[in-house]
Amino acid sequence: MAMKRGALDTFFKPATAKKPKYEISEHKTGHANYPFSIPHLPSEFAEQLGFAPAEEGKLLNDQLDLDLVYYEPYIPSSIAAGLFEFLRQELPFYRVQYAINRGGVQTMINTPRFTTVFGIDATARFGDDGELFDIKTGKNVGPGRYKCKPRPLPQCLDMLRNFTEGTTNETFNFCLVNYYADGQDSISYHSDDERFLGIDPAIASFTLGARRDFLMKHKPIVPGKGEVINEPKQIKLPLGPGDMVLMRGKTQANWLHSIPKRAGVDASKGRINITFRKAMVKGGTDNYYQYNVGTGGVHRWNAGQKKMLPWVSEGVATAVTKDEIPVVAADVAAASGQN
Ligand SMILES: O=C(O)CCC(=O)C(=O)O
Ligand SMILES: [Fe+2]
Repeated sequence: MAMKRGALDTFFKPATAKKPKYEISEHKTGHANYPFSIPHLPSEFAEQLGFAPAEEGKLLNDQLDLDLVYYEPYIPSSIAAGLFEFLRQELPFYRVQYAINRGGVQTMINTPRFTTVFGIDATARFGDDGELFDIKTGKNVGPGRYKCKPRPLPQCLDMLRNFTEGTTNETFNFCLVNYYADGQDSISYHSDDERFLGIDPAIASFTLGARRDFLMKHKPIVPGKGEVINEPKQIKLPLGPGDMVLMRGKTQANWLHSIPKRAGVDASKGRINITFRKAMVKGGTDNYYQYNVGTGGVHRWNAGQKKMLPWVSEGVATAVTKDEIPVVAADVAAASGQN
């Protein structure tokens, strides 16, 4: 049987990089503390976000201390794949390392995923030119207030923050982004119950890209004398592209959550997680930048090689030959941790 010529052409066509699923905006957000400027949200995505949430949120509050709203999905499916590609391509990412003291022994922890962060705690705000002002005095915040270099949310994430605030009736001043390159990237069981978030914080958590299981379990319960406790059950939410989980009320104080590693290393199946949070005090800002930007180099998605690569600014790149690209410290450190 004869095959149509068109079909054969398609069959033998060499694999070329797929056309991106978005139209890049000519407008960008710049800031002195960004390694490179970040394009505004493509107008098509902004329009479609007007239809969010795509599905009504379901209440998950039938277990002890649990208070979740699960949007499956929140982001319209028409733009979920494009928004994933856009953010992976346009945001700066980091592979943070930090030292911990484990029983008197200094150990290096390699964060097992890419991270990035934008925002400032409630004691300060960014001015129109990116400078920082104290909320109370209205005065320019001098150097030395923060150990880190805070930077505002780029317009593209600020748009999503605005829609999320409207839906949830909460306000947020921080945006943390995780990129799980494959099944080996993870986040171990923890709760986001830092004091700098205040009591019973609300956290909105988005998934884009690959589906990954989000596990939750109650913190250990110490029963009182003669008390019988109905052990809360573990929860598994198979978070897919566009989904959003709002964690609120007593959830952080009493439950742990994680994205476990999973078998099958598929480098083409990256996942982005975006969380919006509200840090009340200065310590929150230093903490978030320390653990999500750190002191190492920037990484950026390379569409040709389909992976995150160490990024060097163009000014520096001319002086650095290909063979001299700095070694990522993560490759050198002996110990590897979960966080
Ligand atoms: O990737 C996720 O869904 C969870 C991320 C998370 O728990 C965190 O960043 O604190
Ligand atoms: Fe978390």
